[in-house]
Amino acid sequence: RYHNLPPGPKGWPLIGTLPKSGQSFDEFFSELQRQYGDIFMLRAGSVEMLGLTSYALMKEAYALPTLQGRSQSYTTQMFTMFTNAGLVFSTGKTWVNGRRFALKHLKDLGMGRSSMQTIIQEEAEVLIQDFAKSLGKPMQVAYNVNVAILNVIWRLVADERFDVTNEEMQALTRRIEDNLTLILGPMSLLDWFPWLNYLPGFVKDTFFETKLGRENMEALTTYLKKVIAKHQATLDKDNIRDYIDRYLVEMENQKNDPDSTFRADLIDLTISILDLFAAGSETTSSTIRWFILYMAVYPEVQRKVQEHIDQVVPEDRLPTLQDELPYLEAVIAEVNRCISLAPIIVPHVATETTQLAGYTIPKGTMIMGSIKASHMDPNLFEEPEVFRPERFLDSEGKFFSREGYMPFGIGRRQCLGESLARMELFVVASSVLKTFTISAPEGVTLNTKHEEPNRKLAVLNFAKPYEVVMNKRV
Ligand code: HEM
Repeated sequence: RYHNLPPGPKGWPLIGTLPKSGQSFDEFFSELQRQYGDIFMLRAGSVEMLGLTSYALMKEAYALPTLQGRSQSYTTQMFTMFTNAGLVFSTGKTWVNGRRFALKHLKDLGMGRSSMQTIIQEEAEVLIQDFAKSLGKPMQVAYNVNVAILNVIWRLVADERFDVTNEEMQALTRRIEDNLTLILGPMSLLDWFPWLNYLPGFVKDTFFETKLGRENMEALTTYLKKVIAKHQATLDKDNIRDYIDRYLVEMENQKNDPDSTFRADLIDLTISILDLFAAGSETTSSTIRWFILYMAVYPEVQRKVQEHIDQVVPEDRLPTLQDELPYLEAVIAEVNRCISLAPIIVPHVATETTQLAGYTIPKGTMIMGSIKASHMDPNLFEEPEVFRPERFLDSEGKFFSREGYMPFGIGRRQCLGESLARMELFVVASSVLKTFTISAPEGVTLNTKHEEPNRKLAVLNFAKPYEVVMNKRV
């Protein structure tokens, strides 16, 4: 129906063009980029998909108001319990209102502000004490990191924190990781071939792992509903404690508005706080795990960060955001670039037919921008395969963010928690390196590449499991 579509493979009848088995979307996209350039269109099953692999094109595309929808596909909507609610996977008015509310109230509660520092420092200290229990011994940097990071956002959202060894919380964060892995497995066939959704439930449960996904969602939402019920029972409008309280008050204020997206059945609140729980913990925790691995693999970089910390931070306290540590900032940015934690931006959808770079993008097209392609673009990052933090420093040694650096996405749906994540990464990374020297266990050579033969693909580039030794610095 359209004449001016971007170039791309014709694909097989019915099947279209799909990634090869075991191939991640960013690998698939770099293959297509080599054939068709930085903008291409393909059909995966019955889904029309636009691939973008250059920073300039992503900058243009993600600024357009008509490219901000989210998919109604099985895997996307599973995360909303098929309600289009919440922050990450919602579309239209629900997303606009939810995002505005979340940005305003998380900021009022301290996100991105210096008051947040105390909370992050407290959690960093607890984590350090936990690491110290395994001093000098090989240890896996495990789900204690997830709980410490979860605590930061959870104190804003629900005014509570957990012990880093809390097994219930560790298990819940693992369920999120599981679902982010499940959706690139057989379950993704339900997205590409929507007619499969009409199969009986037990068939889907068996062949497409929908049961596991549902059980994970049920466990997470059951926990969150209990938290919300506790808030409802103790709500005091003169003493508002957290994000949940603020949402309940807003819901009450809008109760007579038939267009309100603050739904009385509490599903929007449940999914919104699940989104903050998941997006606010899994991402930053994984990045910290990667950071620790990189420091073990690049001891000379680690030493240089520690020298800077020693010059700037007094011996008797942990680093704060006020301490100027540009080399550390450069190391964190370079880790973010090399890992591309979210290799592909969470898929957007064209809500209207849109013109982009001289091409027509039909309504309903899924928009898939590759953060990894930008981070690995040799025109933007010389020798992109090389881990070189100095590329983020100017001639005076000051940190600067380079064109093409986009770990948090770009445009209107850019990560809502970026300011919080950056604070967390700085405080936790600097506190860990001030306290410990990290190394590979004796006789082990660590590397930063994924080499497990049966590696499962996930939407986020999780760090592979590894062991390091932490020794107290004297
Ligand atoms: C290193 C840490 C993090 C990384 C790399 C990261 C990355 C991203 C990316 C790539 C997106 C998709 C943007 C898009 O769809 O256009 C996103 C969205 C989002 N992030 Fe993060 N994120 C991180 C931490 C956080 C934290 C700490 C929070 C908690 C407040 C958070 C909350 C969100 C939310 C709610 C969205 C959905 C925004 C929307 O759809 O409007 N993220 N993030």
